[in-house]
Amino acid sequence: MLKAVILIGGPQKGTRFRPLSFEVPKPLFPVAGVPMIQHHIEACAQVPGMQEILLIGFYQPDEPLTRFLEAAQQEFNLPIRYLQEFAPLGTGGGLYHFRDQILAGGPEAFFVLNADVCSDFPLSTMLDVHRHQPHPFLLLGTTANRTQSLNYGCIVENPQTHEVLHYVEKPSTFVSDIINCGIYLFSPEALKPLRDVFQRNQQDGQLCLPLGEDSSVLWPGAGTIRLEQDVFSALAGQGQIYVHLTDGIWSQIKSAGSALYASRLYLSQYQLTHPERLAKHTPEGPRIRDPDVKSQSLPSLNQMWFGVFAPRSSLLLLGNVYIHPTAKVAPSAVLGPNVSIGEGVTIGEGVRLRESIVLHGATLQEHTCVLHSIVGWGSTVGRWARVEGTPSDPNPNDPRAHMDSESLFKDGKLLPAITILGCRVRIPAEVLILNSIVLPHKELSRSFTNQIIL
Ligand SMILES: Nc1nc2c(ncn2[C@@H]2O[C@H](COP(=O)(O)OP(=O)(O)O[C@H]3O[C@H](CO)[C@@H](O)[C@H](O)[C@@H]3O)[C@@H](O)[C@H]2O)c(=O)[nH]1
Repeated sequence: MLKAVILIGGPQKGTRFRPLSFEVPKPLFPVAGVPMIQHHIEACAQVPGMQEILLIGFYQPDEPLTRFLEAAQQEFNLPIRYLQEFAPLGTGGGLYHFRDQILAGGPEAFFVLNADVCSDFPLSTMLDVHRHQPHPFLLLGTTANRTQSLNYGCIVENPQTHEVLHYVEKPSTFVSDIINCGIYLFSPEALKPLRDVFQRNQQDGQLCLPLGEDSSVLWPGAGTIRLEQDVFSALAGQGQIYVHLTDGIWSQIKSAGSALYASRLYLSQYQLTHPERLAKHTPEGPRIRDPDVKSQSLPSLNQMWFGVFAPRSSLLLLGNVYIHPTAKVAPSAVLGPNVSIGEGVTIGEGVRLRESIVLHGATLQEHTCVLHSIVGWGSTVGRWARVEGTPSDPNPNDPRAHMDSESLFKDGKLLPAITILGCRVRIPAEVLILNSIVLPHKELSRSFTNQIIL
């Protein structure tokens, strides 16, 4: 019997995700048409013997989270519960605090997944590796280039045995090009070192108490455990931690730009895992062209952008596109590649939409052009307006490159990035919004370039 824990963090986390995290908790932000953590849950539910999935975090169990849990339980026919930490306990504190719930029923092992990663989650392979040679900790690792490796946990392995010999969390100088994916398989024994850290923290905290304070009271900081520094770094080289290397898809989801990139990865994976989620060609429905196939006659630039010069009776789709069944899309729109259209969205005639996410209830009026952008819930983009961002994808010439999720600013200036319209933003007709972030409920009256509109 197996379990899975998803670490979803809380409202103080995900600040790089603003303004999108104002509306829904970041783990529920839709990536490729479904909430970010639904991808995790789907992967866990497919592992034979999965008994229960626990979400651990410090969000208030508000309505969107509760509704999501109820729907997910029904869909996957598994108990999926939310366990709320009384305070942020770090990546390991919640695992120790809720150890009884995790170990209830005697699981053979449990997966631990960071919520803010996108992956093909090779969980069954990890389970095979674990069963072949059980150890307390099995980490999923991938490779990164030297510069980017500094943003992750870095792993030095024994290449023959795959034992983790050395682990440094976000080092300041190069340590290894193998990085921690934030996807683990732990055996029940893994909780013992967490207990040791907890007890050590408790003792250290008591030593710091002012004279006369009641030392039997639990020191509040004792509950915080950093899985990476307190456990992986401390236990590396002692035969307890192993790494399984993957070359499958993997990316962090820290910023809105990385959500767009993750959406592309998941949409391309849908071809294998969920073909039914991709909008398809039917005789009376959308026409699809693969943007990579040169021999096909692609539409002209004007057709691509405006779709008005060659009126069509069916929608033109380029590459992978997700369209929620309740969305209304005009037949002369041109969508894709990498487009996700949410529930109740309206897309007008002649709209051109690529590399973008359009969220629940938004409206793109006739002939708008939206590129490399996220259009927030209930926002409206007026006729002939152009909303455009700059892609911030990993370097395509470096197979080990990942997304840069660095700061939005450099030298006090907003770096060019995707354009984000917060919820219920109104963009008037015939304006240009370029490389900008528009906060929720703004009604713009003119064009903006490279600005955060507060
Ligand atoms: N329940 C809970 N979850 C938390 C807490 N703090 C963080 N998390 C969750 O734990 C995950 C890791 O969060 P961060 O602390 O922001 O770490 P990171 O910068 O993403 O780095 C981690 O992930 C990388 C891979 O994406 C790793 O490379 C790195 O080593 C580390 O594990 C996220 O899913 C986050 O929501 C907490 O106090 N409580």
